[in-house]
Amino acid sequence: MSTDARPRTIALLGSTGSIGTQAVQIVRQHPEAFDVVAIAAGGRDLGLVARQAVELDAELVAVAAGAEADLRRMIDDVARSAGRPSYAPRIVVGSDAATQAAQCGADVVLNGITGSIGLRPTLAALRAGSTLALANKESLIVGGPIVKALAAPGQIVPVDSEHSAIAQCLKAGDHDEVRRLLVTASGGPFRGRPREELHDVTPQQALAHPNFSMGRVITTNSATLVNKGLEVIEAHLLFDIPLERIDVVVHPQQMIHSMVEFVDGSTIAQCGPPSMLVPIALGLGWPRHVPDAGPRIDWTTASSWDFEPLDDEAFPSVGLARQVGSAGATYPAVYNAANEECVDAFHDGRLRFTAIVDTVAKVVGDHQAQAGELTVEQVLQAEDWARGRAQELLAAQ
Ligand SMILES: NC(=O)C1=CN([C@@H]2O[C@H](COP(=O)(O)OP(=O)(O)OC[C@H]3O[C@@H](n4cnc5c(N)ncnc54)[C@H](OP(=O)(O)O)[C@@H]3O)[C@@H](O)[C@H]2O)C=CC1
Ligand SMILES: CC(=O)[C@@H](O)[C@H](O)COP(=O)(O)O
Ligand SMILES: [Mn+2]
Repeated sequence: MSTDARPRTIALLGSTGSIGTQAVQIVRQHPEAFDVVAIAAGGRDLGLVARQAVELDAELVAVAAGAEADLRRMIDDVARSAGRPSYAPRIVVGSDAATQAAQCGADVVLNGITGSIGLRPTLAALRAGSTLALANKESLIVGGPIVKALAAPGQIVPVDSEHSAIAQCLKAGDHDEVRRLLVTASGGPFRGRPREELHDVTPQQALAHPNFSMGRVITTNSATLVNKGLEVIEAHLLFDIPLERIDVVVHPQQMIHSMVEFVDGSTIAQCGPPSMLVPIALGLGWPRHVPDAGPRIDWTTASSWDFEPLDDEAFPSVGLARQVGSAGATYPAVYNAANEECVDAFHDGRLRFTAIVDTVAKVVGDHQAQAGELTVEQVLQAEDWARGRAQELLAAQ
């Protein structure tokens, strides 16, 4: 499919996760178009890392945690079984391993790491001049102006399904012709339930996303609608549209992945059955569509699609995200870091579902951002502070 003379080289960050493993599927399907040269993971499943390294013939294998000797032994075992005993990639272990993979000079760095820990790899990929296929929305949101200042026009290609959709819809007109962006939301597993019914929902219920199989953090964020709050800020940063011209529309079937309304009243939507394969493939192959990347809509079967307004009372997370997005500075980083702490606490049984966003709101309310230009150090300091403040509130409840 590629018009490039040779396959694009890819660094795959978060290779063992939901985004990462689906990216491997795309690469497996299109070896003529994509060549994975580096993979990075947290290190929770070294066996999978070893299997991916051998299958993809990666030159660099990076993990945040784990023993290098164990990973080397596993890679050796898999390589021997695969009839390639001489395969010996460079292995990097440690907290900056993903950053090293990000700066390897690949044509495309797909950042599929979860959480704001993805910030340094995002910055490294941009500094290295790679195209950044961005699933890790947190790094853009917390880094905000720092990430934007580093990125050349078109260097960041969104992989988040809504933003991939908007990027495609925006091809229909110029920036000054856009009236508003419409970010669609599934509404999560608790759509339609009033706030008083949400206090005691369980982690298992929160993880039952209606349409997508994703990692724990984003799935929980879909249930609280924090994901949609993050996505509104993400859209604002990616497309330079003011927050007040970005609306959220609940669309339970998630067949429309987002829309752009133009000044003449025309709305362009991007549709497809809910699947991340298409946005991931488009992120790797941008601006070219990858043949047969994902499922297609069957227009011969009767079906209907629904749309509803967002219930801001049951789900105050989007309104809060608009506030932090408009305050800028370290406020989005504080919102995200406090949320990451609260999601863990919810899954550990230390926090009720509705207290996730209530606690995030308290932490945001207590935050005092420093004046002046935002720096990475300020972001990291604010995140530390937010995590600590969230833990104090959790301990005091
Ligand atoms: N899944 C989806 O459909 C979508 C995801 N996204 C976004 O994509 C990102 C990834 O989500 P998802 O794939 O669901 O998450 P997962 O939890 O499934 O995967 C996260 C991946 O990141 C790796 N990782 C964690 N910490 C580090 C680290 N320090 N260095 C390197 N790798 C690390 C994990 O490895 P390990 O398991 O070893 O820790 C794992 O491979 C998130 O930002 C999410 O919001 C956006 C749209 C859709
Ligand atoms: C697939 C994807 O991009 C996720 O961010 C997804 O959008 C989650 O859906 P909701 O947050 O709308 O439930
Ligand atoms: Mn999304």
